[in-house]
Amino acid sequence: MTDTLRIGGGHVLRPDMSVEEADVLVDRVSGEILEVGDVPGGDATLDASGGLVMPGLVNAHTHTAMTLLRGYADDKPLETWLREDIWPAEGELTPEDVRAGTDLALLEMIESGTTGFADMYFHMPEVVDAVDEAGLRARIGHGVVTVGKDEDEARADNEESLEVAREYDGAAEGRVSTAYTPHSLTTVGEEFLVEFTEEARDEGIPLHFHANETEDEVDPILAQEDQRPLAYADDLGMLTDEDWVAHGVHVDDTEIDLLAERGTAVVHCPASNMKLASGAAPVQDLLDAGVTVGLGTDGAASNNDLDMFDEMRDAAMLGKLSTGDASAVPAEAVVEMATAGSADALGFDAGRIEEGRKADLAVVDFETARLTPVHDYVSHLAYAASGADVRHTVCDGQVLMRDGEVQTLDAEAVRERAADHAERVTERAG
Ligand SMILES: N[C@@H](CCSC[C@H]1O[C@@H](n2cnc3c(=O)[nH]cnc32)[C@H](O)[C@@H]1O)C(=O)O
Ligand SMILES: [Zn+2]
Repeated sequence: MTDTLRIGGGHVLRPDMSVEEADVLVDRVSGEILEVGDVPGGDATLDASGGLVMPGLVNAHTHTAMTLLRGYADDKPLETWLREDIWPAEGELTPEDVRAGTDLALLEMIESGTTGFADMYFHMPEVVDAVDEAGLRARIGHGVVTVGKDEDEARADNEESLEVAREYDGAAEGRVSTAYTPHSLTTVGEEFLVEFTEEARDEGIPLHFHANETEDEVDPILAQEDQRPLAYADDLGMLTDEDWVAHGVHVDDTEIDLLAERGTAVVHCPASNMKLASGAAPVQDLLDAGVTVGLGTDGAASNNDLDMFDEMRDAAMLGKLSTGDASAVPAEAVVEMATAGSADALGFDAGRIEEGRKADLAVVDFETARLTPVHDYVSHLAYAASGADVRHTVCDGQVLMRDGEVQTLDAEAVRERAADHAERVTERAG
């Protein structure tokens, strides 16, 4: 028996960034794209007329429940921001809070055409349940910090990260996959990085961590180890083609070559890097070297939204401003980063509209003032569109949003619950 969904009457963005008039036929049982072209029929339909069917956006580095702390503390650099505001508030987060914040994040993602993401946070069973119900695709990990913890606590945090990775890989009918997620090279002790990376490798669990985000993260490693952070990470066995690092702002040429050689992906987070004044990642150099580059918003508290259209524009703008070269990080590059690049970084068989790929899709409505006229669809995705222009969102062949109405979550209830939890968290954090 076939059970198909036809997304018809519009234009389609192909993997080579060309755009053609076509329909997309999806198998709702396998969740895969069956055909792209002039396709009649379909058991169900989504109207794409006046719109562009594009791969669903993939937010390859975020901390989902940080939506509760959106606007809670702004205008500070990373270290101060984490230590003075964020970590004390996160210390108050209960599993119920994380669930409420995650639901809010997933709602925002679905509304803005994001179909997949990587999360590094805690109380991960709640995140898995939320993803299961909302219908997105995610690679999740329990974030580990060992600085300021005694040996037993530090060990337990690492054990929990591996335990979560083992238990939830393949959850939500395969839409959830996992990673071991040490926070960074300076917030997790070397002995733990060595021991638990080795365990993760033995079990085929990839790594996701923050790297070279600020100078403050690079200098202590240079001083203590007399080597660059990524050379240090490589010595600890932390760079393989299954892994990805967030940020990669302060990487030198030797580190760029190392990333290319190892096949480790970098997830660029331009808004967070600008807001925390961390710096500008050498994105064009990374791309030129053949490094897989994905795109992420980072947590909502350092962005302050999860709109990947904003992120594409920020990536392009920052890429040009920081190099003084208007041709750097062009429109096609940021659209590719937010789709195929991010999907590749996370190991999702998505990010490209072609037969056999996962049907993770967004339909952008081009019949709006800000997207008129259409000289170039890809240009509009990078420079003019916003998450608010998304009409339908589909993940794994299921319709998560139809005509702007989210199908899998009660938008109003999610917003109210999140606002309520956020208020109570900030009261407790004082
Ligand atoms: N189990 C850890 C939590 C680690 S989750 C990942 C952490 O990354 C933090 N985070 C968010 N954005 C950034 C960033 O840009 N750089 C580094 N850390 C961040 C976030 O607030 C969260 O605490 C603990 O006990 O503290
Ligand atoms: Zn982060």
